Amino acid sequence: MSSISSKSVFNGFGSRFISNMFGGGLKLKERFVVGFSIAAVLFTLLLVVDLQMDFGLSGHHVIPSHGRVRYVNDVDGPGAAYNSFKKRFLQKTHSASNNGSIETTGAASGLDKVPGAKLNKKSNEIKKKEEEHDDFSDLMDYMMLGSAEREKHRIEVDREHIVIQRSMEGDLVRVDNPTIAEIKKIKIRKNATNLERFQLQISQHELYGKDDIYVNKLLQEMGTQPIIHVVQKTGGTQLKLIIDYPRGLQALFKPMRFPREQQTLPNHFYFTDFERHNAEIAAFHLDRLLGFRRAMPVTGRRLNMTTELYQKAEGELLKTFFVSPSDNLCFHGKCTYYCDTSHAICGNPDMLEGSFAAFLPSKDFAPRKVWRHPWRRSYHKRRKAQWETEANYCSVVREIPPYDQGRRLYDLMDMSVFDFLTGNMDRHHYETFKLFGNDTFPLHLDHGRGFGKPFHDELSILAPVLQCCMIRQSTLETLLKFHNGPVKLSAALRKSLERDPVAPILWEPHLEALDRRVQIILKGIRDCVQKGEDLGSEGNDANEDDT
Ligand SMILES: Nc1ncnc2c1ncn2[C@@H]1O[C@H](COP(=O)(O)OP(=O)(O)OP(=O)(O)O)[C@@H](O)[C@H]1O
Ligand SMILES: [Mn+2]
Repeated sequence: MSSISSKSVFNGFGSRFISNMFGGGLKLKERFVVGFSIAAVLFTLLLVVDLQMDFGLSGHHVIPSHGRVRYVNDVDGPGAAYNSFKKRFLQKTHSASNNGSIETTGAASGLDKVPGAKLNKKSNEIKKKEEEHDDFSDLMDYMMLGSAEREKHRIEVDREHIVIQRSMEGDLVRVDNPTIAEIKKIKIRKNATNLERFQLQISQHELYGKDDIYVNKLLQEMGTQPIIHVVQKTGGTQLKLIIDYPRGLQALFKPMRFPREQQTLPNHFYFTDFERHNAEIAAFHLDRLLGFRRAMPVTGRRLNMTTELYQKAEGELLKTFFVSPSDNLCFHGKCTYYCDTSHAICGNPDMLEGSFAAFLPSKDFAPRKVWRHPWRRSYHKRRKAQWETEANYCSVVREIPPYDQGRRLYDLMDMSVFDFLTGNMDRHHYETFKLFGNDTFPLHLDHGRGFGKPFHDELSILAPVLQCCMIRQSTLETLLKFHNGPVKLSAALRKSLERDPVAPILWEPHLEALDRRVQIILKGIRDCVQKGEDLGSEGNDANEDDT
């Protein structure tokens, strides 16, 4: 508000001043020059005022608005490595911007692709080579240590908490892992559908088991079964449809809006970014590959706009269908963002692609609890969240239930790893099933805003991991496995996605980004374990190349 009023004061002042000048009998050319100079001065003034409005005031410090400038508090708390890692990392990669993120401009790993960075090219090449040889054997050695040795190391580096956790919370080795069916004492009917069976076998510690047999069946059914009814899902910011198939099978549909190569618009915040149906598909596959198994199965499918949507819709949704100037059938539905004629979803010419996520058990049957994510972003374009300004934020979170015990804080670390890999900055809330209590996994839902910026690694998504300096040993092992090969994460995901009906799912740079980001996470963990002393690349004989 105040920026608007100060602008109008300046404008009023300026116009009066200009009209006085013009009344003074100057020649046309002089008038022009004077007018132009005044305009330039005013413009500069406005910029200064606007810039000041961009900074909020907190205590005696000026807080930068959107991480464009340095953090106020860029010293880490005793157990954290976030700020130090960010600084060290940005120093190393010459291609960095100064906002806690890493920008790459090429389609390859990007380190040597900065325009005009010829001088750096050679050193970058050397660095790149070094990095290729870094197998993180220091981390693997660390994991060989017994509890007593780990404890000794922890005291040596003066960490309050253990970084790599392999106890119950860490490794997910569960004796007791009841399913929904067991807790609710439901016997599965002989003629139960695959979705019912899937929903009933959801257990306290995972959505589906390692040896699950229903996921692929569900993917296949959602991709091929006839669609009998379509309604819009209410709530949420963007358009989603509930798809009904025969025998109670249901899916949550998100339509394709853009071609695979389209990147997040540079001036869009994470909270105004469009959702991408292919990100939902890819995120499910990635979650499964990483062994989390906390995301519902998602498949791609092409629909016939007329026979599979228009003819199956009714009511409010039906009213939003129209024929575009190029004779395609379109609709826009009703929602808070992007549900109007200019953001309509159109057939091409009559086919529409989308993602289909298997439906969660109904809320009546298996109620869910919605949690605010402790590291949620400020959904305000000029405000910062607490975790961005407080060096000791993690020690605050560690005290608060349910993060003070059990698996939950480790789950948030996994989520941070998962979101950093996909580039998803939109994790404001998460959900758990109430009937499992607090010691249960958080669902990985809503990944439509992942995979938007393949040439940019957003370090702030890793803040939970780097501020807490903690990770499950099993997660670390998985990352190391993909890093050291023989099958890189990009290759594993590429292969997994090939089976989807609308493959290829991801633009190649998104896949390449995954391998780059795995390495960044590993470096962050190394910083946590070694407290910034970087023994890994120099003091360690990490040169046996087994990739
Ligand atoms: N597979 C699913 N089955 C049933 N319900 C789901 C499923 N996935 C998500 N939901 C529910 O739908 C809600 C909205 O989904 P989602 O978050 O993907 O949409 P959104 O438009 O991005 O919402 P928001 O804008 O609030 O983030 C979720 O909070 C969740 O409760
Ligand atoms: Mn969302």
